[in-house]
Amino acid sequence: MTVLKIAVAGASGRMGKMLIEAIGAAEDTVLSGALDIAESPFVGTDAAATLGKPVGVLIESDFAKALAGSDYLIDFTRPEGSLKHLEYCAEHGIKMIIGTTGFDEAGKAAIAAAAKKTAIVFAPNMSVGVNVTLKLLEMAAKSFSHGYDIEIIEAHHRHKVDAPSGTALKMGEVIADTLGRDLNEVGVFSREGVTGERDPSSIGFATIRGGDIVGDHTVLFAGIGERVEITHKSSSRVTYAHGSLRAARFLADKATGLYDMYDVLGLH
Ligand SMILES: NC(=O)C1=CN([C@@H]2O[C@H](COP(=O)(O)OP(=O)(O)OC[C@H]3O[C@@H](n4cnc5c(N)ncnc54)[C@H](OP(=O)(O)O)[C@@H]3O)[C@@H](O)[C@H]2O)C=CC1
Ligand SMILES: O=C(O)C1=N[C@H](C(=O)O)C[C@H](O)C1
Repeated sequence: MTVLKIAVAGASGRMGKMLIEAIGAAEDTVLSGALDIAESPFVGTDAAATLGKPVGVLIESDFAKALAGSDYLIDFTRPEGSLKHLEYCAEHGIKMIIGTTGFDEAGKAAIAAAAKKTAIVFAPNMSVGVNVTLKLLEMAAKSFSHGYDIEIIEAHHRHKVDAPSGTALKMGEVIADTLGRDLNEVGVFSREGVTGERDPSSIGFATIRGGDIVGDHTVLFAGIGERVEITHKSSSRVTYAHGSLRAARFLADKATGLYDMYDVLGLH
């Protein structure tokens, strides 16, 4: 059995800790490095100390130290951090699984360019359930293309810094693409005051932030006399971690290229 040597960026973050636990629990993966920003109080500590089972891998802020001996970097941090990691990984042939959300167009273009030098899975949601939900939305959008208003509602924990969520935006893109619309033109991201009547071609977004909500997404197709809601709810971040490990296994025989979770899960 080949054992995948995986480093984790944002090692002390919510997803970082979950990933370190999942890597330790899987038979075919080993934690080979842990990275965090220099300001982090966890730099220099064991990557799994907060899980109560030290693994002998220290959290480093120096890329070369953190990534020496790693074939993969799983990155759930912030766009500015992921882009720095990306540059290093592309240069050193380290494959990346990028779960960070909130990239602008330039950031997404940088990821696509780096994928010419190394293999990358980039997706706003690594869970099987959300990616199957995206397929359901393609089907639903075809059937509700006329006479149904489309609204996307997402809820996350109080610490989330970007809105709408990457998953909600992806849902909007999938629906807009299916309907031949451009999300940049039809997306409505806030409403306040006298808004006028709803444009029937619009796709609306609503954001809720509170407590410890892991991640809920609902797409509402509201017609006359009926409405349909397609909902996905995450009850644990473990689903994102397991999806990330599936992504690493998928990249094992790829040298370059940009992939998403549809590729990993065979959903295209
Ligand atoms: N694709 C998916 O399936 C999922 C994606 N996400 C996305 O992953 C990202 C992280 O989420 P979460 O783990 O909850 O966030 P956290 O804030 O808990 O963790 C982020 C980690 O990244 C570190 N960090 C912050 N800024 C930088 C930087 N500039 N460079 C490098 N590292 C940095 C943080 O360090 P410090 O704490 O010291 O600031 C922390 O260790 C978000 O974009 C979120 O939307 C989340 C879940 C699932
Ligand atoms: O920040 C989070 O927590 C999550 N972020 C991702 C997103 O923005 O879609 C995925 C998931 O919803 C959890």
